[in-house]
Amino acid sequence: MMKKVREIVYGVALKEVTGTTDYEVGEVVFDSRKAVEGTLFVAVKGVANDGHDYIGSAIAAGCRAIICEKIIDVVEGVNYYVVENSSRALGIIASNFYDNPSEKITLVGVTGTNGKTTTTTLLHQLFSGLGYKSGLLSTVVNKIGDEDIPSTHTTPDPIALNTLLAKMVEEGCEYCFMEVSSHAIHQNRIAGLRFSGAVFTNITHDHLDYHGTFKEYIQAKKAFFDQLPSSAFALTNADDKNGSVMLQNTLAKKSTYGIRSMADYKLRVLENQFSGLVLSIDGTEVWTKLIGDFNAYNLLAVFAVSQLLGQDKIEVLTEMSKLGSVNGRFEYTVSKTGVTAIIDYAHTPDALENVLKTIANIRTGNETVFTVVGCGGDRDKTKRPKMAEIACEMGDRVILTSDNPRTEDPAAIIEDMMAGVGGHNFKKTISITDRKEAIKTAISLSEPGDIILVAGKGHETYQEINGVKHDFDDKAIVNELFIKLEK
Ligand SMILES: CC(=O)N[C@H]1[C@@H](OP(=O)(O)OP(=O)(O)OC[C@H]2O[C@@H](n3ccc(=O)[nH]c3=O)[C@H](O)[C@@H]2O)O[C@H](CO)[C@@H](O)[C@@H]1O[C@H](C)C(=O)N[C@@H](C)C(=O)N[C@H](CCC(=O)O)C(=O)O
Ligand SMILES: Nc1ncnc2c1ncn2[C@@H]1O[C@H](COP(=O)(O)OP(=O)(O)OP(=O)(O)O)[C@@H](O)[C@H]1O
Ligand SMILES: N[C@H](CCC[C@H](N)C(=O)O)C(=O)O
Ligand SMILES: [Mg+2]
Repeated sequence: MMKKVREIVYGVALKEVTGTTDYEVGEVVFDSRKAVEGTLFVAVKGVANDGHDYIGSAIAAGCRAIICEKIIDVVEGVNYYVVENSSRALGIIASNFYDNPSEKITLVGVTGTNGKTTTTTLLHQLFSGLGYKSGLLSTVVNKIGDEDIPSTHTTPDPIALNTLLAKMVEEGCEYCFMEVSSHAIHQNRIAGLRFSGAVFTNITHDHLDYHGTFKEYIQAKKAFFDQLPSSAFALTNADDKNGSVMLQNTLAKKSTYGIRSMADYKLRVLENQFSGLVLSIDGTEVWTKLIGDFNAYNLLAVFAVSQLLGQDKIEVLTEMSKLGSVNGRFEYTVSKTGVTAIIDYAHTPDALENVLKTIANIRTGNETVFTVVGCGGDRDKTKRPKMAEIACEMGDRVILTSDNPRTEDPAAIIEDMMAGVGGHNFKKTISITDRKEAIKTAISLSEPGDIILVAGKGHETYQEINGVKHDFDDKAIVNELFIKLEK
């Protein structure tokens, strides 16, 4: 499919053009290594590199059309289009190139520190249950109807994103529920998309390595709401301290949900047990398999979105009781000997605290709660001592271990975590860098009735060490060790 640059840059202000906008291209790329003749190369400033440094390589590979923020050298026969911000331009260009698929589907974006995967996955399940073919873009998996497509990011890059949206439209999806990460907002991966609605779950400590300060992190999330059109809805969590900030400058129709505060959508938690939650939503009692107060928030957000999208309340509440658990989110398994293991993706202080609070609410009191937890390498270091402190203060025994060390020394990460273990907690804490050994130790120390929380990796099926992803699956390891325990 060849298109004129003139068509693909529609909506992008061109500050300067050298050459012609009638030039035709068959693909848009933002990595010089994919640039060949007939492609349009967009030079983007990134975190580690600047695409402008690779314009020469793109041209050497045959590329004759360059979007950039400044022209460095003019090469004969090459078309240059200068824009103010090339990452923003890339978003708009990607949308145009794929014929603006987000305008042909009801697109709802969910942002927030925790709960994005859960909320979008539940929305996808709900709308499928209501009879709509829907798409999902999430950390765990992307989906077009029931078809799974592997996911590499929480929010894909603009080209991958629009390719997936276009496929959803082509295959008859009416809705798409997508996670919108703060990185994606900041890097303009969502520029050019038309959202029908946006949801804010919560904001707590994470990603300060990237955003610098908590204030900047809040601003990144808010920018998503600032970009919404007046036709969209903007739904926020009224119980979150920063929930109202999201709505300050949005043109969209404002709505709130909450359990403790005044809000448009409210619920009461009637029961919260291992068997699930019993909720009262809008005066109707709903039973669900999902566990924990934080899931009550996710479910309320799901209900509110369904109402803002005009779905029948009774049908929605009936379907909500059929919603299943989400891969790697508070998934539990019980050994034949009666030890419960919970696998959860809690990788922030707030998520860990919520999961341990949920366990505290549903435990009987006689059992020992073991927490096996680590922190990712090459990511926000300030959360390390906080997570260790929460694990110690809220559990009985703690095994500090590795998450995805990436390029860092696993022992050094644990050392950073140890800073949060006060003297009074030394006795309950052990450090074992090998994650499988750590899980094994928790299991061998446990007795019937005890609870083991394995936190941080949830659905992940790998462990990333020095750029290599080794097979590693918390769930599979727990099951394997549980079987050995029975023998
Ligand atoms: C830190 C970060 O977010 N990086 C993302 C970013 O890469 P970048 O722009 O920083 O890349 P860069 O290496 O600096 O290169 C700059 C530009 O030069 C180009 N280049 C580079 C080399 C070359 O030879 N030729 C060339 O043209 C690159 O293609 C790029 O366009 O843009 C890329 C394309 O969109 C992303 O794939 C990449 O994600 C990396 C792999 C990543 O790990 N990201 C994580 C942190 C992330 O995005 N996480 C969030 C979820 C966070 C959460 O849980 O909330 C997500 O949405 O997944
Ligand atoms: N609404 C919520 N509030 C607080 N914690 C939550 C909430 N929902 C889920 N959690 C906790 O956070 C963890 C991550 O949840 P989930 O994967 O849904 O979040 P996410 O926002 O998609 O995370 P990521 O940014 O890594 O994609 C869960 O395993 C659970 O421990
Ligand atoms: N999207 C999050 C996932 C963290 C998951 C945890 N297992 C880790 O590797 O730190 C991030 O990139 O920060
Ligand atoms: Mg997610």
